[in-house]
Amino acid sequence: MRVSVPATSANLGPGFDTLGLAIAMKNQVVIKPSKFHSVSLRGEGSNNPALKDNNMFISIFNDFYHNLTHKKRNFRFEFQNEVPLSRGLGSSSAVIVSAIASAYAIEGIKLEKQKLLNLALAYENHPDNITPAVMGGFNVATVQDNEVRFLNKSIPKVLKAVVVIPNRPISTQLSRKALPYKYSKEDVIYNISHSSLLTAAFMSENWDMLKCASQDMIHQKYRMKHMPELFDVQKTALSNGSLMSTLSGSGSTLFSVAYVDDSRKLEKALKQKFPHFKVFTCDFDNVGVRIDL
Ligand SMILES: Nc1ncnc2c1ncn2[C@@H]1O[C@H](COP(=O)(O)OP(=O)(O)O)[C@@H](O)[C@H]1O
Ligand SMILES: N[C@@H](CCOP(=O)(O)O)C(=O)O
Repeated sequence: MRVSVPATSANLGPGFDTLGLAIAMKNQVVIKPSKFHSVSLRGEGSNNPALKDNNMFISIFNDFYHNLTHKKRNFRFEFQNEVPLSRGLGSSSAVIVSAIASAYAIEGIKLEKQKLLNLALAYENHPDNITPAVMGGFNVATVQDNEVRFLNKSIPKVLKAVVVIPNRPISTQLSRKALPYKYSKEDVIYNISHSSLLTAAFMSENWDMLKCASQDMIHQKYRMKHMPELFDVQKTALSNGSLMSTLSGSGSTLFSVAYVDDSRKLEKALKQKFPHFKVFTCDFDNVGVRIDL
């Protein structure tokens, strides 16, 4: 059985803990029944011994598998990861979503996407990464009565994602601690209005509104000051054809959206100016988590 799940970019500027979309970079795992437990790891994280010995995917998978079947069985897990760890591209939600989906699928137990979202919430209590990881596309999501409520829209092929991935990770947990405890009424109103406008822009495919609508007052500046080069990345992107350029999740990646025709020029400008960072262009993902039995 093969399960794949896309990377995600959360917040999209003003939509803190609310907006997110899926990018066509994926983590994939092949799981086979086996006499002994074994793990192989390729791609992102493969040089991290902790991911072999104490792997979050395997512990979530085992918990669900045991609760569902009351059986103890050994498996071989073959991971092929494209999502870098702690770079704001939703590596932890990719793991949570794919581990839960795998535990159900390997026993042939049907799991609706809505239930998968609600189960994932126990591990990541903001829905802006788990929703696009499950559904693909652009998503606006909230949590009410312990359930994820969301609306979702495919992102058309005329747009590309251009990402700048710094060589330094930022842990989501620590990055959340860097935020103020209280905000002024002006900042809150600013973010509500921009986040609403950004949602309307994605839903109505009004791409020229993205630059204005993606402005934020409540998290980016506090987080980016710990890696000040990110302000320069953002400025460079916006002056080289980017339609919007925002801190991806809690960072450290800077995420931009561009028309296909502008994306090459944008990627080139970013590569030239930030040669020590990884820069690349990719499609959006409109499918979300995928299971091939
Ligand atoms: N491929 C993976 N396999 C196992 N655990 C992973 C993997 N990717 C991420 N993790 C776990 O998630 C943590 C990173 O979570 P977080 O700081 O929220 O980063 P991100 O912004 O990428 O979601 C890692 O320290 C690790 O525990
Ligand atoms: N809304 C969250 C999103 C965290 O995303 P991640 O990809 O950095 O885990 C936040 O901004 O903290």
